Amino acid sequence: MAQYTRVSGSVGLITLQSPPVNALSAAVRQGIVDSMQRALSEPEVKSVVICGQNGIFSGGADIKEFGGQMSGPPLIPMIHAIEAASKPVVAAIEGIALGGGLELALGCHYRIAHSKARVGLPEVTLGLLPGAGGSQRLPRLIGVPAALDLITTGRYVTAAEALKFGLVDQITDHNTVNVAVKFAQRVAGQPLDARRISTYPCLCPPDVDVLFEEVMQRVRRTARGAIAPIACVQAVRAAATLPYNQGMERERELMATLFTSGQTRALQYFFFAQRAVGRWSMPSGARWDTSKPRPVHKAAVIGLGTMGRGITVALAQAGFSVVAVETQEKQLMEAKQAISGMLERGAKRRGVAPALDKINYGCNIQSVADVDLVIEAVFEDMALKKKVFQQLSAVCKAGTFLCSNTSGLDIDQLACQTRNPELVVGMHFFAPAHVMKLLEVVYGPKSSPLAVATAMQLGKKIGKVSVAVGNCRGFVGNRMLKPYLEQALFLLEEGATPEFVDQVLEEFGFAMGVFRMSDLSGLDVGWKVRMADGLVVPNSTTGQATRLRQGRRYSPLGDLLCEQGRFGQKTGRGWYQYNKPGSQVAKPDPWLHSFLDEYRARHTLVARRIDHQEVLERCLYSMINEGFRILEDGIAAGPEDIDIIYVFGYSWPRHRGGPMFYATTVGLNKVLERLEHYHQAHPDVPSLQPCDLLRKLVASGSPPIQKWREVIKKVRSQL
Ligand SMILES: CCCCCC/C=C/CC(=O)SCCNC(=O)CCNC(=O)[C@H](O)C(C)(C)COP(=O)(O)OP(=O)(O)OC[C@H]1O[C@@H](n2cnc3c(N)ncnc32)[C@H](O)[C@@H]1OP(=O)(O)O
Repeated sequence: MAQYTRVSGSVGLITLQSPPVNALSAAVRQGIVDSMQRALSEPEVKSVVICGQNGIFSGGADIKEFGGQMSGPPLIPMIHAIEAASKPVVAAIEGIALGGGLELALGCHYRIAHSKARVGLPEVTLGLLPGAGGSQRLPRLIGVPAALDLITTGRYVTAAEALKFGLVDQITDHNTVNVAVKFAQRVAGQPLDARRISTYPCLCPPDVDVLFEEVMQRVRRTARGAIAPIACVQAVRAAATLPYNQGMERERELMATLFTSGQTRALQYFFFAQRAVGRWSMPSGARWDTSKPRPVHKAAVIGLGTMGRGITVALAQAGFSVVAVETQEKQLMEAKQAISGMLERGAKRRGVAPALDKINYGCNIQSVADVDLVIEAVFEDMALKKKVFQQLSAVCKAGTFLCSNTSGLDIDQLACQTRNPELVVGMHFFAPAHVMKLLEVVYGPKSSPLAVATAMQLGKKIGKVSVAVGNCRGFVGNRMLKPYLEQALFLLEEGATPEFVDQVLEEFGFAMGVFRMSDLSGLDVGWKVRMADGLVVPNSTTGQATRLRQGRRYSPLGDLLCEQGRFGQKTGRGWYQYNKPGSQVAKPDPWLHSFLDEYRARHTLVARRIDHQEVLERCLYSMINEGFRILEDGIAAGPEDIDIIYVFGYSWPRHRGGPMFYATTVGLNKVLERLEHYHQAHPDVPSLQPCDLLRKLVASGSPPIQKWREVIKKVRSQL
């Protein structure tokens, strides 16, 4: 709702009241409409100030209302009425003015912002455009180039930047509402014609067509199939080329298309999923709201390879004191140089001082004796990690949390090496660790809620989206990757090329197809794991047995490439060829095509035509099926955890919501039916066998994703 009061005799003060972010719900909109009518009808009132309670102007339209039946006064006429008012209306912006909140402020005649406020039009991140006149008013106020930047990226700007753009009229360090009230008194009675943004001409640079063309090309390149960024450019173009009323009509049409596209539903789900993963729970019943973290002041990183360096940078940049340890002096010095460079470049980008003095380097593990938390980031080798954990347990002060940056090894085995296994958790970072947003916090059977809560909080403090997951081979992300990679290899055996499979996956929206991604990560990584698992049979080139391992279908293609020294980008050859080792430009490789032909001939495999649908269904549905198994096993508490991991860690297209949400858009019954079909065709591939939870969900009428947890609970209680 909104509260109306009269202040300083002649100013009507409208305070938006809808905690926690004063979203513009139906009740708030009704409150604004009623309050405006009152302010305009009271003769003593000469001007109006709109503000939000608790130091927050508004977080925009109430996202929870989307998708339901809209009630209450619509936003657009409400904002038009404010702009058309005969008395000056001043927006007093504290905290945030986002989306519809900023559009409301743009309908006001003046905007005063606190210096710490942030404003923006993030609608694009929800699959929308600023559809309450924002796409038409903003370019008229701050010009086409700046408006295109803000609207297509959805980025928030500081009050200082907003002032520079001319988006706000004044900023203050004092009480914003008091300053706005005084301002409103001063401008009372002044003519308002020049303050109504909708009447402004849209000033365009001379080369505006070129500008729109360039922006459209960039947006199409980076959108990966998302349609909202494109609609945003089209809406701003309408502002630049059409009179205001026609521009508004175009904005409405584009908004209607977006609303019915399905992408906005996926992105709204994703918005709430990001917040849901913070409310973690463990099968033991431990939860985020009953488990208090312990403060961490000083941390240590053991092993300063690529991952250790990134983790050290992330910690130092967030203000933690870090002890960085490497065994050999030479490697330590190399790491120090690299870390300093990363910190300096990062600081330059953000316009701050580099946090070089936050790090103490050393070769002696004793130097971690007094830290609160250690992150081990040595090679992915269980024997080595066990040794490090034994040492850490002996050296560290009582109560130190011991965390392993492993991408899939058994946390429990590491915990068993220590005196206090309850203080051990996994912290699975993604490379580059100072850039990638995702962190899997892995709890073993002995990990305490305190350790999980502390790791989750540390993740948040260093800017990560942290997801708590259970302990199993590959955790959530890499466990689901396995069937996906496996299907891609089988498709090559059956007649596809790496280029075709990658093209289909990239058209779906992945930043990189599975083969380009493997070339980037290094083919030798998986090879070593398969060798350790006893799956690799060296030089096994012929015979049906080479395509069956441990009773199931196996493709040795990746192993054969590694035997040729083709490790991907780093060796200049992998599934593709590269101009030189380290180059990132992948080119189809005729050698690889002949190699595949020879391989098929040797194994009497007849290449067949494989279409887009089969690539997508086999790669994605097998991965989704594994996601259902993960839910069934209680490794992830809910589908949101899986979806967040896949979008932030594995470049799953955000506008498709994540693999589990995507399954709902395909239809769970269709996913089940196609898995059954493929499993019948490939009975020696267990990952294609539909899992029980998927069957149960379909049997219970495919409930919406928000209701899955109830079904999961029932399935798990029957186990
Ligand atoms: C046909 C014409 C129709 C016209 C339609 C006009 C359309 C207008 C478009 C919009 O305005 S879309 C909304 C634009 N706004 C946003 O995208 C803002 C999203 N929110 C945020 O970025 C952040 O939440 C925040 C506001 C910066 C606050 O961040 P903070 O880290 O402090 O807290 P959170 O944990 O993120 O949020 C707290 C709590 O509030 C819920 N919430 C936040 N924003 C909204 C919102 N706009 N609507 C509903 N609920 C919102 C959030 O979900 C959290 O609650 P939860 O219970 O923990 O999930």
